[in-house]
Amino acid sequence: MSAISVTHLGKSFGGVRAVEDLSFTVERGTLTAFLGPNGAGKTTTLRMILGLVAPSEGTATIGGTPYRDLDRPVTTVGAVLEATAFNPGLSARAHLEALRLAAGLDPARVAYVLAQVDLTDAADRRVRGFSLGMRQRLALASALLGDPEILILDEPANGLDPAGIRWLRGFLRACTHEGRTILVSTHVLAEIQQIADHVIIVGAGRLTWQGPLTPETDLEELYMRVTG
Ligand SMILES: Nc1ncnc2c1ncn2[C@@H]1O[C@H](COP(=O)(O)OP(=O)(O)OP(=O)(O)O)[C@@H](O)[C@H]1O
Repeated sequence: MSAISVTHLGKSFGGVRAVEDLSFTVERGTLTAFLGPNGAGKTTTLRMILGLVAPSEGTATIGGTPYRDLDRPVTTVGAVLEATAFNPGLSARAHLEALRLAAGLDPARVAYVLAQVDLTDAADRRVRGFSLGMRQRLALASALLGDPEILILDEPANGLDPAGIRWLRGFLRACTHEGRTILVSTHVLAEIQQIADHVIIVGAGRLTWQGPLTPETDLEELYMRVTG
């Protein structure tokens, strides 16, 4: 059973066709890059997988089950979506503690995920004073709280400085070494080329290319060829 299956997925917003007859699978233990130009339908697809947007056609399942029917969603799949909002008056630890309580998770998870994203030293500072990179790391910590097998990340490199991007690469690598499955949308091709096993490219809501990423693949050249 694939970690994620998208089958003939489609979505219209009024007259806008955001996703059109899209099918792909994400296999367990892989890091799959989800690529495509602005407006290609990546965020809409990820939101449909996460049960946040209702498909107009088709299905999206996680381990064979639609997200909304999962018994324990936080322990199955963690997500970081664009523009994650935090209460600026709460500390990173308080934010994670609230999520942990709501999900009924082990108290030890909070310190564990803070360490995983290198936020232990800043744990008791208010999020108001966090840099963009620190906010992204807190969003990743939130996604990891339930120790999910699957991570779905929408442009996690957005706004990160070079050190932050390098940190993110190491973090994603560590997550796959732990056996997690990652589906990540990004525009940073040179970066994702170094760590992805598989690539899905969409254009105007449709699948344009999918396949494994080999050491010989020039991802930028491939991307330009299939989207150009
Ligand atoms: N809630 C909405 N209402 C109307 N149109 C929408 C809505 N959400 C997305 N769209 C439209 O659907 C299309 C796909 O958008 P989507 O955000 O999924 O693309 P994307 O590939 O994630 O783009 P980007 O790389 O810029 O983030 C766009 O034309 C967008 O304007």
